Amino acid sequence: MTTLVLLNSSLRLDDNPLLKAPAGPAAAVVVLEQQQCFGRQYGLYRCNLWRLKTQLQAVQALTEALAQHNIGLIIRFGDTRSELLQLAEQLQADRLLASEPTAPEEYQALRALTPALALELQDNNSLLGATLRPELGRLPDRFTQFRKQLEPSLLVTPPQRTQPAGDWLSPAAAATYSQQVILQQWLGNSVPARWDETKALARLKHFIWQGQHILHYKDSRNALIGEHYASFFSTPLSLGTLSVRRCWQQVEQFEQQIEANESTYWLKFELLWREFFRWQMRKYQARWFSKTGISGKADYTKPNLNNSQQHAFANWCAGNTGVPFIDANMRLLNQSGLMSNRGRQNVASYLVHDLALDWRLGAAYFEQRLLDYDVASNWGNWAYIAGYGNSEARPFNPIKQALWYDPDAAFVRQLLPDISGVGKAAHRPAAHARLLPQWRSWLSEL
Ligand SMILES: Cc1cc2nc3c(=O)[nH]c(=O)nc-3n(C[C@H](O)[C@H](O)[C@H](O)COP(=O)(O)OP(=O)(O)OC[C@H]3O[C@@H](n4cnc5c(N)ncnc54)[C@H](O)[C@@H]3O)c2cc1C
Repeated sequence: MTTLVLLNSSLRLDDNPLLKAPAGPAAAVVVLEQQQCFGRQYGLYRCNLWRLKTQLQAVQALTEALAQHNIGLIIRFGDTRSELLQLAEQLQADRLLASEPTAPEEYQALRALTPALALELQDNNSLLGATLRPELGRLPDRFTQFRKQLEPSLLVTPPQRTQPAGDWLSPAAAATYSQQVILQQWLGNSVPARWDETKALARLKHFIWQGQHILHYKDSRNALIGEHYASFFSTPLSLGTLSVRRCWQQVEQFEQQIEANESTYWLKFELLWREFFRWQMRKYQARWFSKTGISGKADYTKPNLNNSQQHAFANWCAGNTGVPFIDANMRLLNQSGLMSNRGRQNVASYLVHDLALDWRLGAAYFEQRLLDYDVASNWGNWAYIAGYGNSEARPFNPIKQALWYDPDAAFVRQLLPDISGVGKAAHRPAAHARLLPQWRSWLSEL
């Protein structure tokens, strides 16, 4: 009998144990889940064409890379469970091997395949896979506790150079089961790939070794725009074109061979934040989508906005709140699919605390727009700032933050060319802009 090997969120050859020879014949598959591509939540699309294309480019690159090893990749689009069951019947498969997800909907889809298929999950996208796997019941709910427990003895499993081997369905045979046409229809020929495996590994090499930007990471990571102030590993990590164990290993090798400083440590510190949210998502599952997050009584009622709130939400999404620092960050997100961590914290706080809107709407809008959308990092960070996750509420003063992180207003002026204010005055909010009363005294600084 055949093994189906599902490569969703592991769209790479490097450090991909799913590609090690499974016992007996095997077929490599990617399923583009219809709900995640075209579904809606709270009236918002869950994805946009840009992220979809980025994902398809990564799938296309993987198809080509696997073909070099005479391995075919079957591409399907639809409901994951139905697609895999149909394929299992066509190929007489009795086993499914897949990367372990974090999202409850993905676990559900995979578990629903049993008993038709024997399911084996491998955690290929976490630092704490295999023997380091934490016990969810005892997982600390505070990051500092989580990190302090881990750090003294953290030996991340080294990444492996995958040498695909085994009895795989060939590219020609895979094509007969594949909806490959999706790639041509949705991608066309014109779009250059941005985050496929080759680009991801090149970025890793450049950020750490060639440019040695890692040496200033702690000082530059709070910048708002630029190419090297932070790693930009998030998109390939979320697509699975980059292995987090490879990132960790490269940082440690750099520390051993070139230099270890606060910045090199801080990159690992941030990767531990990612890790924390992954395990938190697995621990509390659907609770992350409750209005009350992981605190209090679960409340899955949908956000319900009156007219004025709808207006405020639409303005926030479009970058029209009247607070330049917030608007510039939102316009950057809408234009590029990305936003700095500093920007994300501020716009999230503004939606939750200044506009007093349901945090889940902000998380849903980020889900739609972000190129690096990751279910655990996104919903975990949003709940964190709203005070329904792993922290008390964290309101940010957008005026103070603007003055600190964009002192000469170069960032807001770049994104909002109509701004006329000079120097700090460029940060002055419009008369109609909403601000929490406690921030208003800061207006005199502008
Ligand atoms: C409201 C909000 C929503 C967010 N949504 C996402 C999301 O959907 N996907 C996503 O990958 N990150 C998300 N983040 C976390 C963080 O903003 C991004 O990971 C980071 O900005 C990506 O840029 P980078 O790769 O250059 O990060 P770097 O600063 O270079 O950090 C290196 C890596 O560490 C991890 N990391 C850094 N900060 C965080 C963090 N706060 N939480 C979790 N992991 C972190 C990421 O994997 C990142 O690639 C969100 C943060 C906030 C405040």
